[in-house]
Amino acid sequence: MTAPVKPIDVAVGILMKPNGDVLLGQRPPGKPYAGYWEFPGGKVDPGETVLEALKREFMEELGIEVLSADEWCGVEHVYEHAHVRLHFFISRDWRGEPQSLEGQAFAWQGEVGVEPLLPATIPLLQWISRDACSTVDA
Ligand SMILES: Nc1nc2c([nH]c(=O)n2[C@@H]2O[C@H](COP(=O)(O)OP(=O)(O)OP(=O)(O)O)[C@@H](O)[C@H]2O)c(=O)[nH]1
Repeated sequence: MTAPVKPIDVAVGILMKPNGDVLLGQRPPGKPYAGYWEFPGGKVDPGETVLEALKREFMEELGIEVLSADEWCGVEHVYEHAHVRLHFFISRDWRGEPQSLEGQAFAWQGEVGVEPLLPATIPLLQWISRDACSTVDA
């Protein structure tokens, strides 16, 4: 009998400008799904809260200080390389301009799409435009 695999917690941030544009980053070479677009973030380290992980990842990857963020949707996804539990936050309140500190490309995204997106991230763009954590009509 195999024990169920515990999902890996991942903190993911959606920086949102007043006009609704959101920041996407491209996964660098050497990582699973290199070249795919995602919202910035990363795995929660032991002893860290999800919000602490979010702030650390934004500082490490983009040099941005997240001043406040609201926990939003949660998504679980089983990849061939990992079972992840994504904790999405929306932040409209940060200090600094994004810099490519880990060599990754990034883009502010409105209606025009960058591709490909990570599979678990695809529904999020639609959820953002509907401001709801689901695409199922009530
Ligand atoms: N950051 C981020 N990760 C996502 C998104 N969607 C999604 O499925 N993931 C998955 O969540 C996991 C995040 O891990 P990561 O490799 O980016 O984390 P990390 O920066 O801590 O990596 P490291 O192991 O190199 O330190 C990956 O399995 C990735 O495929 C997303 O929109 N943003």
